[in-house]
Amino acid sequence: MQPELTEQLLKYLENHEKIDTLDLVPIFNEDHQKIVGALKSILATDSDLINSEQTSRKTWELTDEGKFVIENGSHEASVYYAVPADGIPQSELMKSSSNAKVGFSKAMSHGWIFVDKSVNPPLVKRKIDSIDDIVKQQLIKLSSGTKNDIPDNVKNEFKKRKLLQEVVTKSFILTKGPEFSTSLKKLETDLTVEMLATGLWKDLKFKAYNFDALGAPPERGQLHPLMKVRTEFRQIFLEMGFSEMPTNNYVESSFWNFDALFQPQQHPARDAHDTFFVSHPAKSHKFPTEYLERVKTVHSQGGYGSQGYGYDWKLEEAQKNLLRTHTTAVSARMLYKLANQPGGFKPAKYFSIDKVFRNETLDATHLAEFHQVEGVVADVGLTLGDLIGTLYEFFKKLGITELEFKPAYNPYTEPSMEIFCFHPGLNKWIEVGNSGVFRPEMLLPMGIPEEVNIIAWGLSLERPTMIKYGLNNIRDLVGPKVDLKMVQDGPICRLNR
Ligand SMILES: N[C@@H](Cc1ccccc1)C(=O)O
Repeated sequence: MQPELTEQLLKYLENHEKIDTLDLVPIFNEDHQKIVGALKSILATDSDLINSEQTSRKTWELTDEGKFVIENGSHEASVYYAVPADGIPQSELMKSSSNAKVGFSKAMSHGWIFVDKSVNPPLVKRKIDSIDDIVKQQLIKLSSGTKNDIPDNVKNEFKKRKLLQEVVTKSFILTKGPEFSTSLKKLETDLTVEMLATGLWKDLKFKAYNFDALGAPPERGQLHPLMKVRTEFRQIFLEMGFSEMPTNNYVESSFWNFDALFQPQQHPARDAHDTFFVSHPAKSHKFPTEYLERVKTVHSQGGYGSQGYGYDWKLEEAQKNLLRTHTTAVSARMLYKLANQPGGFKPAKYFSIDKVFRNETLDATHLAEFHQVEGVVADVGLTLGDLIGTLYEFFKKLGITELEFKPAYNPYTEPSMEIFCFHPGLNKWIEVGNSGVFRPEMLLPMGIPEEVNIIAWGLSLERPTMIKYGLNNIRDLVGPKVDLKMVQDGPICRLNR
């Protein structure tokens, strides 16, 4: 947009109360489109400079034929001039132009020409010595855009002759805005640290947000790497005969997340430093009462051959709602169901892959929400050997054949093992998961038969995804800094099998 035009417009408005952009056309000698463009650019910079209201007006515009008349004279004038002093046969005259027929009848009715039938063949002759091409003159007046005195019946006649057309032109009525000024200051679009630090922001004018602006439409959807790796994991579990657990509740009670897993109420993981507690609703109220009583007993007094923790177990603590910290909460619900289903316990293999939440300090490898992959096998007489064997089978399907196990501690498993694997690409041993055999203190209160053992393991979904996609900062994978290009260009994940 030419800056002069915006300036011109503001200067003009300074000395006028009210103007219609259409009236500026002859004054500025500019196209109406350009004037409206200048107005829009002023308003985009500072909408308080000018008040504008859209209106519409009917105006007359020359058709192509009307423009032709301005250039070449009216059809009747052309016919008149095509008649030589000693006349011309009508058939000859008709060949003078494609508009000769209209021109002829108009010139006849004006009394400019006549047909002399006294000669043979009859000749068309001029009746008067000179003519005024009024049609052409009136069209010139109409084309200039200035006010004119051409009466409506003439304009309508021209409309009928297709020399003029009526068009509705949208224009804007302008008045001075609340902060009118003839200079156009650029508005700030970004609030910077300096503006805040120096207090400069108080004196600056900021550009209003355009909440109606549309974002660039995405050409197509893309699967995020995490979703691709999840699909692969799911496939592996399904191949191994596992069925998926329902993981659709991010909000869980402390009871299922901790107490059911024989995690004592004083355990540091149950602290707000580690766990996100939910305020609304802060508590859960529905629990299987008898089972809850057995959990309370095993924590406070022991049982099933265990001496328990020997503390005062409190219902209020178990009622507290939280964002589940591990998918083992889902496994606990599932195993309780398995023990209490009609017909009683049956061997089962379950898996889940979903989000969990921890109040972590965020860094290159930790996020406050991430995904866990969890496998659970329940059957009569399972041993640590079965756990190790199952893990070898599972990890082999991921292309990992070398595993090492390190004794670990979980409140709900005994024994517990951290899982390490040798990563040939990284050429080192890395920790990939945690596992164990669920404790009797967890399973027996649920009603799982005594001869049944349950083995389980868990890993994060993010870790293998980062390794597969060569990312070493988890924030390149999830969060506001993710480069969409990485998502769009990321290959389909194939866990080497
Ligand atoms: N819940 C454990 C993983 C795990 C699952 C099952 C058995 C043992 C460990 C974790 O969050 O790390």
